[in-house]
Amino acid sequence: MLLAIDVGNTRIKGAVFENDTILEQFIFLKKDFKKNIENILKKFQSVAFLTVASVGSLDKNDFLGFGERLKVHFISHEDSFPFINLYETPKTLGMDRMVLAAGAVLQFPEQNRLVIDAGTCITYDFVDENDNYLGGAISPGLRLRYEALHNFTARLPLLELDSPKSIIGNSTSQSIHSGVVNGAINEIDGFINDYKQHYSKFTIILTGGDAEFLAKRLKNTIFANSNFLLESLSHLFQYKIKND
Ligand SMILES: Nc1ncnc2c1ncn2[C@@H]1O[C@H](COP(=O)(O)OP(=O)(O)OP(=O)(O)O)[C@@H](O)[C@H]1O
Ligand SMILES: CC(C)(CO)[C@@H](O)C(=O)NCCC(=O)O
Ligand SMILES: [K+]
Repeated sequence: MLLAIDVGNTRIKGAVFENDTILEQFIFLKKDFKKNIENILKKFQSVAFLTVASVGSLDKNDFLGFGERLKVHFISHEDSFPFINLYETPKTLGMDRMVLAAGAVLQFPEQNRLVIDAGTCITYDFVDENDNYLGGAISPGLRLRYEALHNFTARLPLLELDSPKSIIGNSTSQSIHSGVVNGAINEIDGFINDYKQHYSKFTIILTGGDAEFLAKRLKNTIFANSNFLLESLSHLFQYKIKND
């Protein structure tokens, strides 16, 4: 069994895998990550491997302690990935984006793919049919948009994510919801339509904490898979074992 851990910007997510199947999932905060992982390992005694991808404040050293009872692999830029990285600054490319690109290649071979991760940030990553990773875009995620509007103004309240009633916000809160939600929806649909100008066919994968909320509101029909990053960790782990 494999325990895959995704250290995000806000939260840590984990899943226990038996081959490609998720047996159980977890979400926890950084402050008690060690205790949480200990508990998972207690419950799933057959976990023999731990794989970690981090864009957050935890690094390799934070996971060394688990090396006594598990084989720990902390994914780094030095690993081999199943794509050709054409990013001009490959060393600064976020590990979550690299894992998503790897998952797209391994799960959707021989096609153009656009991965959209709607988490703390919304990231766009494009890997073409020849497995060239080209790059994409980074923009603020939904929660970040609400917080930015509140934190950088004197009068805007901090609101919880909610569906706007209309494109035309008729109150402060409706204006904020329309700006954040309709703004993000138009952004995502806009990006997809721009990519369509350059590539006639591509597979779109939408993931992240806001994937389901966004998927049903987009004009483009796309399938949301909130677990795509965790599943990609499992696929990348198997790729590594095959290629080692
Ligand atoms: N309990 C929660 N805490 C934070 N965000 C949440 C929560 N529940 C839902 N969300 C939504 O998920 C989004 C954050 O996505 P996600 O959980 O994937 O981010 P993350 O943990 O920081 O990971 P990453 O850094 O990989 O994006 C927020 O915009 C928010 O709307
Ligand atoms: C963009 C985020 C914050 C999204 O989690 C992460 O992928 C990251 O820190 N990236 C580094 C910059 C880059 O990907 O070019
Ligand atoms: K993200």
